Amino acid sequence: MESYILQATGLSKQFRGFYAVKDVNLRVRRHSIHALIGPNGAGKTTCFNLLTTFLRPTTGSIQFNDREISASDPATVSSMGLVRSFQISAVFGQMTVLENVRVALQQKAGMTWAFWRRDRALKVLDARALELIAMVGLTRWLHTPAVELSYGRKRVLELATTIALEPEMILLDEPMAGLGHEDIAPVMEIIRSVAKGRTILMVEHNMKVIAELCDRVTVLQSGQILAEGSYDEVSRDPAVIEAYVGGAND
Ligand SMILES: Nc1ncnc2c1ncn2[C@@H]1O[C@H](COP(=O)(O)OP(=O)(O)OP(=O)(O)O)[C@@H](O)[C@H]1O
Repeated sequence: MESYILQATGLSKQFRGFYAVKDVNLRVRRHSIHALIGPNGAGKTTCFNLLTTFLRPTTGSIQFNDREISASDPATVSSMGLVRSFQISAVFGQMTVLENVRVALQQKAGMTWAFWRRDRALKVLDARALELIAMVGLTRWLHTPAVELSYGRKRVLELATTIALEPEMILLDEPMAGLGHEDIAPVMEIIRSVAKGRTILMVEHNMKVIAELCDRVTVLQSGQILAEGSYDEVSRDPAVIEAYVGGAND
């Protein structure tokens, strides 16, 4: 098995003559937690959109499990096991926590709603749903409509619906954004348990979270890779410090 699950080579994206991402070579090791960081406007979101094929690259290739995906549509990529969380809300407000996870499991199984409404089918599904809900710590809110959950709990519910799709690799877009201070440590624990046997690539601004969670960090600046290494290595790199200080960022 190839040790890199995702490899982008010579990846560029041009918007009307301007390079948002330029000649990026990114390799993500299987079963690692990898962070993509950089000051505002560095190209992180564009990079994410390219990797999940929400955007087509101007040039370059993207291989997921050794298969070229840059010309595939996002639904195909997701069915191949590369799934993105936290960008498009996958949570239905009027449905309860349990119902939301059930629907995600049903989507994965590709079964019709009529099938799943049969009691026996639902019971099988519920066992897995309860497991996933426990994993993200939402068992107490099983029958609570998602709309009534706190922001932090909505986000972990979204994570549960993402894991229901059994992805091999998850792209997390700023998992800590908007969370209260008290939610950070529990969400970090959840990400750590979700990462077991999976690969995670995340864009995140909270450096403490990156330092604690991530095995490897890639720093982008002006659409290009400025540095890559462990958190300790990149955080000591003068070019990285200059990029952040120069941009008066964080
Ligand atoms: N659709 C677009 N059309 C034109 N320019 C774009 C488009 N999307 C992004 N850009 C530009 O590309 C650059 C990189 O943007 P991007 O959103 O990828 O950066 P980022 O690192 O995610 O920034 P932030 O941390 O602020 O979210 C920015 O200068 C942005 O203005």
